[in-house]
Amino acid sequence: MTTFSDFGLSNELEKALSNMGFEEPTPIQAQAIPIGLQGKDMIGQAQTGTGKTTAFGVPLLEQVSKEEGVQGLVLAPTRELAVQVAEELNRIGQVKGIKTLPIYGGQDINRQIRGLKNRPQIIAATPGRLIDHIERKTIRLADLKMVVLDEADEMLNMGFIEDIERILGEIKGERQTMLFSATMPKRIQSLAEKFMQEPELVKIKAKEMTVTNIEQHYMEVHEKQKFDVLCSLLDIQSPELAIVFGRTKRRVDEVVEGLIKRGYSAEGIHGDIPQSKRDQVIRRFKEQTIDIMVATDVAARGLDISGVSHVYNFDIPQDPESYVHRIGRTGRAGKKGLAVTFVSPREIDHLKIIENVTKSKMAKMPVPSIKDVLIGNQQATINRLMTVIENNDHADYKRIAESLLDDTDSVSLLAAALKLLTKDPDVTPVKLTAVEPIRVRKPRGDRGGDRKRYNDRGRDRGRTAGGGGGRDRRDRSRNRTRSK
Ligand SMILES: Nc1ncnc2c1ncn2[C@@H]1O[C@H](COP(=O)(O)OP(=O)(O)OP(=O)(O)O)[C@@H](O)[C@H]1O
Ligand SMILES: [Mg+2]
Repeated sequence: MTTFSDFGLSNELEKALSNMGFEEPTPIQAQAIPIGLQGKDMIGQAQTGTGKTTAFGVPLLEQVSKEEGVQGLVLAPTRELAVQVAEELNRIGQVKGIKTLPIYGGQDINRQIRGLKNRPQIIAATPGRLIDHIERKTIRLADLKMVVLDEADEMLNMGFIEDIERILGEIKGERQTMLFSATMPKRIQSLAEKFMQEPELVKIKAKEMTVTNIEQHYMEVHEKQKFDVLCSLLDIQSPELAIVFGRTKRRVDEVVEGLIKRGYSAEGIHGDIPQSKRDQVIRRFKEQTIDIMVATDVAARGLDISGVSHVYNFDIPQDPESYVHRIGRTGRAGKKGLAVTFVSPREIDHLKIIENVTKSKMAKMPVPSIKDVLIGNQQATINRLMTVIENNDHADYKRIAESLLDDTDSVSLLAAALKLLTKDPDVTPVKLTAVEPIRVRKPRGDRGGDRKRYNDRGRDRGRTAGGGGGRDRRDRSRNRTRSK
């Protein structure tokens, strides 16, 4: 078995990893760290939640020196992910005195310029804002030695590729390039090789693209039933933390509004929500002040929030990769998770394609009945009751209970208390704007052959769609207009 000491790391990094509670490297770390430390280019692929950040983080942190300027760069597709990567690299790097600065759209650029004065050795950035800094000459990449594209397939996809080319073009000397993701479609992999020199392919083989400790289900529901079914599931399954994915920004807003109307604590995150609010939602979700986060695909990739026990695909994702990443927000670092995907009857073919590409099977789950919800709510009451007893929080009520028992039998009393404590299914009317089902477009003469053709990614980047929302490309144009 490989241990972290086998890598011959500096004492500081070894200590930092043990401080983080990492006892042994995960498979991707065991394979990728030695290759990364040799300075080689690499494409690292391993399932969601299996520690890819540390797999590229350790080679980065070990190879930078404290004295020089910016030497390492991690590019990520969303602002939240850039922040999260910076946090993890700072946690590991601090013992060695290596600083990582997050650079992302929606945050005051002057604050970032001040941060740069602290001479970080590594930058974790979204591409658009990084280009703003390059143009303002506040960041110089000429001496950069190492670049990581986290969520590499997404970064080399349509929306980002020009920015990536532009950024890599800034680096003058030799560079080590490392690409990481849980998914790597073939066409993207060939494209990626253009940016690398004889890359090593480090792929942790698994039968399925999805993680086995995530229980996967689908439920056939009509568009109009979706909201009530979601509420039923929330009542029955009582998730610790849940992420609900919707297809568009409007969808996210409407689901949040509906959930709040029915008494759930939910907030939304998508590309049109101001960054300060997005940060607040993530913070409140992590602290469990809210327990449901409704999101577009902007939250599908990379986010590592412990306690996410359930993922609900309120709308089936556009493509199989998105499915893998969305459900991968649960079942991380060996924990268990549960994912339920709503499929309207006309989307069944699309579901089958997702299953085929990801090589995973979703078990059909029946639509819950009112009775199931009632039983779920009763169980929740019983759990609450038992917790009170376990914690001995009921001592003050014992005398009054005894006196009540003088006149009423114990079963009736307890039954009445249970009834009072149990939530009735909330039927406050909630109406959502209908979303068109995703249909498999069968190219002429090529039944379902080329995934890209049915996979209408263009819509993802559209004005109303959520996928591209909050991506840095658009932030840049907004910033430019504002800065006039
Ligand atoms: N060696 C380790 N031992 C225990 N826990 C670890 C180890 N390495 C990483 N982790 C933890 O596992 C979790 C998932 O790690 P990380 O976010 O890097 O996954 P990932 O592979 O990048 O997933 P995704 O594909 O979703 O981005 C984190 O909470 C991290 O702290
Ligand atoms: Mg990751």
